[in-house]
Amino acid sequence: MRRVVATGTFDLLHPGHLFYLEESKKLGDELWVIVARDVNVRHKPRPIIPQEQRLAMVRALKPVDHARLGVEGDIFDPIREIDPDVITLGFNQFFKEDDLRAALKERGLRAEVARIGRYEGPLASSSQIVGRILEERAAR
Ligand SMILES: Cc1cc2nc3c(=O)[nH]c(=O)nc-3n(C[C@H](O)[C@H](O)[C@H](O)COP(=O)(O)O)c2cc1C
Ligand SMILES: Nc1ncnc2c1ncn2[C@@H]1O[C@H](COP(=O)(O)OP(=O)(O)OP(=O)(O)O)[C@@H](O)[C@H]1O
Repeated sequence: MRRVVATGTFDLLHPGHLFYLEESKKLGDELWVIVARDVNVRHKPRPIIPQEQRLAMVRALKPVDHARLGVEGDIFDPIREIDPDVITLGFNQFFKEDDLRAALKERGLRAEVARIGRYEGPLASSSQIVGRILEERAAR
């Protein structure tokens, strides 16, 4: 059984998220998703949707076998527990593949790292959706 781990914030779901999760699932038999905790989203504005609600929506998606919230502290703790064969990074995730590979190796974790490509489509970005809502509603 080849386990794949995908990660992300998933604030306001869109087809880009579905593409990322479907492509991740293709790399193994079982897809686990680690959803970022609200307090850990510091690289962009705090999520609009609370973490439990983001988790519930991700869990309901077809390619997802297991979904859980990440931890607040050491992000490698859930990886130790799940022990995946592959960790996928989305096209715009700030982690660099080589840095993540080195961090895994340092901790004796065996997962490979794969980067998933971009889904091109209108409004396939949470921040674009928020921007569009603000524009449309402000224009009324
Ligand atoms: C291997 C790995 C493990 C992660 N584990 C956690 C975690 O335990 N808790 C958490 O809040 N975020 C965790 N994250 C980070 C987020 O899920 C997400 O990748 C990060 O916030 C970037 O989010 P974005 O691509 O949605 O902007 C992890 C990321 C990676 C790559
Ligand atoms: N258009 C897309 N194509 C492929 N993967 C995507 C796309 N949009 C998001 N993803 C991936 O889905 C995962 C979760 O993404 P995230 O929650 O950061 O959404 P986002 O739409 O990229 O957010 P933001 O627009 O605020 O940066 C990440 O791995 C990200 O790379």
